[in-house]
Amino acid sequence: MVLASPKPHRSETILVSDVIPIIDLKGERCEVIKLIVKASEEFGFFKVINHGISDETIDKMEEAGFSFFAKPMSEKKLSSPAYGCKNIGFNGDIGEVEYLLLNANSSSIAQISKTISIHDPHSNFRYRVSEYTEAVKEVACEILELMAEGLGVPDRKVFSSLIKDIDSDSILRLNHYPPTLVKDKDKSHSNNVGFGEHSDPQILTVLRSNDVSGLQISLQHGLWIPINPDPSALCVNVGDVLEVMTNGRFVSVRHRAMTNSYKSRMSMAYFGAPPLNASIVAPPVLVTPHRPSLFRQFTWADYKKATYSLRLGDTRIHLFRANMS
Ligand SMILES: C=C1C[C@]23C[C@@]1(O)CC[C@H]2[C@@]12CC[C@H](O)[C@@](C)(C(=O)O1)[C@H]2[C@@H]3C(=O)O
Ligand SMILES: O=C(O)CCC(=O)C(=O)O
Ligand SMILES: [Fe+2]
Repeated sequence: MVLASPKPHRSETILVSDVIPIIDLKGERCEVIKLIVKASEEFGFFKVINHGISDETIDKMEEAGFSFFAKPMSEKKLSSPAYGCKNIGFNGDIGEVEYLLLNANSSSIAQISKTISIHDPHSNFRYRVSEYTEAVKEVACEILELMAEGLGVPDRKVFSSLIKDIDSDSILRLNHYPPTLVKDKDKSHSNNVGFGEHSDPQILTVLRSNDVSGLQISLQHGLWIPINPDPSALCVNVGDVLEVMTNGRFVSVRHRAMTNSYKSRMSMAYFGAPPLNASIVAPPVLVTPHRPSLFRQFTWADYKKATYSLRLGDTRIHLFRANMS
């Protein structure tokens, strides 16, 4: 473990080296595939560098996000229901976060101007979202194809084709965590939860954040491992649907985001999802007599319905286990 700072500020988290691997996407192909498969099996999380998205595309998206969140609340609320503050989902979950939740398929992005830019005629928000989403989708597809190859699945597009589908239900989420400095000295060590513990329901999440820590993962119940922020990297995680489609080989790991006392944090998460009517089933090569199917067949619409009827921290994947009626 490497201490980044020998004398951290009282309320700073001590930075230790990343537990999850950092994978160079421009590295030797076979090696990259092996590392991605291993990380997805062991941690469900990894970072990628040299991902090919230009600094400009990322910076402009971030800039557009920050300027949106800097608007007065009355103006931001005009973008509801895409805009939300503190309330997460529909079942009473709350966090120290404000966010924009946008459909990320091309035809939906075309609609964003009607809900967001209309309130700011000079904003090129729609263009930034579209450019960033297209770029991050490409990275997600590349990773999913490397995963399929690494798992020995003959059709290497088996996962990526779902998020490339014109009817894909993918989402782009911008989360803004304002600083939460507690004035009361006694409470200065309290850790504020920005976005509570959960797993991501979709296929694959690709998350980028500014240079402020907050993301933590849970590989063991109750033990939280911080993921160091790295604005030049993308943090990738396996979603529930990919756990099902790999017949449990890859793991969808629970994670959460904490707020920082002094600095604003913004994360931009792309959730690659299938079309609503897509069947979620592992390819035959991943189902063997030795490893029978762990899950019953269902559609993304079934899974989404279950997700939205539950709380953020509820586990839902077990509802789809093969032995459940
Ligand atoms: C409380 C909820 C918010 C959420 C839908 C849910 O009912 C349970 C899962 C939540 C989550 C977590 C990952 C993503 O941020 C998200 C968009 C998703 O697909 O599932 C959120 C949902 C949300 O905020 O609407
Ligand atoms: O902001 C983060 O780092 C995590 C957010 C997250 O997990 C989510 O939006 O699903
Ligand atoms: Fe998440």
